[in-house]
Amino acid sequence: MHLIFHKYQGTGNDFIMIDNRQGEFPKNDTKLVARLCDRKFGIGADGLILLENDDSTDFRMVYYNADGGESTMCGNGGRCIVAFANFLEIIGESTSFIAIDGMHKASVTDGRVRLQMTDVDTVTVFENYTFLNTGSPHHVQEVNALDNFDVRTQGEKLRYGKYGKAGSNINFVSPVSKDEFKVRTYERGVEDETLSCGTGVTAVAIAMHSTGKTSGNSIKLQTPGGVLTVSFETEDGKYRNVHLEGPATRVFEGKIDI
Ligand SMILES: N[C@@H](CCC[C@H](N)C(=O)O)C(=O)O
Repeated sequence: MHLIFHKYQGTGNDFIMIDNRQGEFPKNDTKLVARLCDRKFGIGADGLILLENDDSTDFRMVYYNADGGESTMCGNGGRCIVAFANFLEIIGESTSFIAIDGMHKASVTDGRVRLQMTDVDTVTVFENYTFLNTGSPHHVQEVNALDNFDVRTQGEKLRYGKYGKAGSNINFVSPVSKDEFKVRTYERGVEDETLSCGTGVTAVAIAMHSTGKTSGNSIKLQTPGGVLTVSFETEDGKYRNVHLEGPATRVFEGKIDI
């Protein structure tokens, strides 16, 4: 038996994309998802995404981390599935779709996708880090010399040490200028640094605003895989109309024996 897949990447956060409108993918087979995402024994990816039918929106997004477990929202994956739906001609330039954290609106033009993220009501500020949920949980911590920082070791320590079994994604950040920050992320479920994390940079932009490190409401985030922009409006300390914008690229398609 074989499986047809498409490979997408958004600022280097890469995904196996499967058109599951016929419902044929074995959704509970976590070992299969992990094998498909394995970079030596499978296709290789940070996550796997199913595009499914939905009654009230254009499609449904189902997201799995590279470890095979279904997880919470993926911002770069959300941008990539919009590009995929456009490629499949399910949508034109604008769409609304459903994901685990609710309905998302998005638009796609010239290979760039602008995705509306969930509203953020709560930002918890601690002495040297901030915690918030942008569809997925994120720890945001400023560090010096980010380029030489050991993201994997320090990220793993915090992910397991501070957040228990459920875990969290861990973002390390350094300012570049007033409205621009460098970010490196340790991703839960990949259990390593990825080249970019969409819900992560969204969390960083909001955390930097919330702690007064920026007063802008359109923030540029440099990740090892490319630049993303996060914009938002504020209302009594709550974040509304949060948008994540950047490139989403189809890399190749293929067929794999399963
Ligand atoms: N790559 C993602 C985040 C995916 C979910 C994360 N690994 C988790 O389990 O919380 C993104 O672009 O947001």
